[in-house]
Amino acid sequence: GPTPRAHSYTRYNNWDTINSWMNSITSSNSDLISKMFIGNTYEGRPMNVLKIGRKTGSGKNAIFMDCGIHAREWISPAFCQWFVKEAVSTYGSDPQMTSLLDQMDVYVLPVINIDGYQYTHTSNRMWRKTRSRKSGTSCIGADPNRNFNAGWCTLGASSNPCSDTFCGYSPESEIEVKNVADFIRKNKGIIKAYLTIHSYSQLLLFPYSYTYELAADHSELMKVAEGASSALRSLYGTRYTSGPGATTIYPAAGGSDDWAYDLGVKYSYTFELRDTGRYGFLLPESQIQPTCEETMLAVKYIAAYVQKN
Ligand SMILES: O=C(O)[C@H](Cc1ccccc1)CC(O)(O)C[N+](=O)[O-]
Ligand SMILES: [Zn+2]
Repeated sequence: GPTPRAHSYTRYNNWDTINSWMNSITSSNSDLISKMFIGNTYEGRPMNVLKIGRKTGSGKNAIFMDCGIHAREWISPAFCQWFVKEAVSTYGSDPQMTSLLDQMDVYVLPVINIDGYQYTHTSNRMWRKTRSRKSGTSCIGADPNRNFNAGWCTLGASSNPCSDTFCGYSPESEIEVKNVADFIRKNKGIIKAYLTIHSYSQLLLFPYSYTYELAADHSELMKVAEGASSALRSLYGTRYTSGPGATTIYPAAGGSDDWAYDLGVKYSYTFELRDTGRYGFLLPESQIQPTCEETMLAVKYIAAYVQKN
């Protein structure tokens, strides 16, 4: 059969390539990376979290970052792969990355919605949801970013299984969402920050999206978001807008960031990467490197702040 496609950090890799990359980068960096299985997707693909950090044996605090919750947002998994590469290749030479990985762990889930992501590679490039099936409807999937137990299905979501923002039949009805929520619940004592990577619009969002009420930590979350956005902008001048989801993009319940925040993970952010609509979800591969380089600056800014506070 065809040889699996070679992995590239500046191309959009399909799932088989990402999965084999996860195995190879873990085995070739066993001092810094370990792989943690958190469950299978609806169609039976393995969800693995990469735990990145110096192995000290003692419990370290952690940052959790996920990518690829929405299938068509291809720049998102590309960034998670870029982050892992940057972490292992600059540990020992970049003082901030070295300090971060000595003191904390970063849990990276490169693709949450693997079934949907693969479907965008094989069938429908604009697919968003999971690929779960339910009797009683021929429509497939639910919006995983409406399926978390945070104001579930109260606003900015649909209870119609055929809608792209279908909230699911109950909170965490999507196995991919349940697997992530279970992992974060199990580790909530050490997880100090939750970053979820989407595209597009160039936004740095934080709770809440399920209500117009300001979060208790609004001013601190805003301060950190603005610092991260200006760090990002320093590289190529890319402009991001920071703010609570409800007023900065639109009100929407069931989002992963709101759920993590209400669980007690204070530094909870949703990144909406490039661009602002010229290419949208179809961001050209030529923009993968600059997008990932500028986003690294924002993520490192937040990580450094979390490390100190
Ligand atoms: O609708 C979404 O889930 C995000 C916005 C968002 C972000 C956090 C919590 C609730 C909603 C926007 C996007 O990433 O899906 C881009 N889009 O509108 O397709
Ligand atoms: Zn999204």
